[in-house]
Amino acid sequence: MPRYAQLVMGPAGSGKSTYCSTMVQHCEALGRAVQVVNLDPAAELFSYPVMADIRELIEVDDVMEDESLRFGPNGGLVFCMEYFANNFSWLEESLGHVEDDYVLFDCPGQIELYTHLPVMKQLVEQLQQWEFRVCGVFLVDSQFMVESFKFISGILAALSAMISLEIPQINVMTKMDLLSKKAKKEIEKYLDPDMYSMIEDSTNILKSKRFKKLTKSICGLIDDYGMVRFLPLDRSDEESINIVLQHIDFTIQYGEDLEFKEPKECEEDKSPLVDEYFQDHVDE
Ligand SMILES: Nc1nc2c(ncn2[C@@H]2O[C@H](COP(=O)(O)OP(=O)(O)OP(=O)(O)O)[C@@H](O)[C@H]2O)c(=O)[nH]1
Ligand SMILES: [Mg+2]
Repeated sequence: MPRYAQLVMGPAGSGKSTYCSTMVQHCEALGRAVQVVNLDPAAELFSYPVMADIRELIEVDDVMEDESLRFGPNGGLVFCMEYFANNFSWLEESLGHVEDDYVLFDCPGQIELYTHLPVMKQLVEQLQQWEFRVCGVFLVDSQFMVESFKFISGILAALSAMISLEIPQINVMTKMDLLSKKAKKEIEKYLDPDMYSMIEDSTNILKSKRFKKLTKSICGLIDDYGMVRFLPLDRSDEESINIVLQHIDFTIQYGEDLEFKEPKECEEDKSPLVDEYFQDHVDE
């Protein structure tokens, strides 16, 4: 049986941990079992039950306090992630093997992990060896996406994660509940962006010719890939959570090989009902 994984990535504060707890609650309501693994060695609190926590293996504070290493918070995190990459056996033991595993990995927010450091790619390869079908879920904060320049930088971050990890990726714009009605309308054009009209909007205000040319080439590159779209996520709206989940399930083909299971409520009172049914027919 294949196993399923979501690698929840994105810049610091984009809402990764909140996304994981929202998904857990949503899946619980649907009667689906979903587990979460915390992969952020600097995490302090999260509001979901964890199946495994990287801090059991290594913690950023310990690395920073180590006299011989003397790392700051970012160097400390990179050190922790490299240590993790050399100790995947810890993850293998923690994951165990449950039938129809579906695991969310809550990743750290340092963007360099997704753009040029090898650890996330190594993690993906390892998960694939353990028969996981992995979908990248890249989150960006909608608050920072309402202007075209910020949007272009967000889209480039999502694109570089997509290219370096080589897995299907769903990009999600989070915190839509915080936007005003006007801003929501405004952001619609960024969900499925037409980069060429964005070039016109954004380059008009630029004075430097070279900068204009560079912006045009970047927009052209994004458009050539044609793979960067965003799904809006409003955590207060079940329908929007469901749409995101359906897109992810579709990319990893979740549900195709699932065995039929009796719904929980029915299991308890199944036997009396079935017994009664047969009893009635025997009596006839
Ligand atoms: N209103 C609203 N707030 C959100 C949402 N998602 C996250 N937040 C808030 O944004 C802040 C950061 O959220 P986190 O889930 O911790 O973000 P993160 O990406 O895990 O952050 P790091 O792990 O530090 O990189 C918290 O104060 C959350 O309450 C959302 O959908 N709506
Ligand atoms: Mg977090």
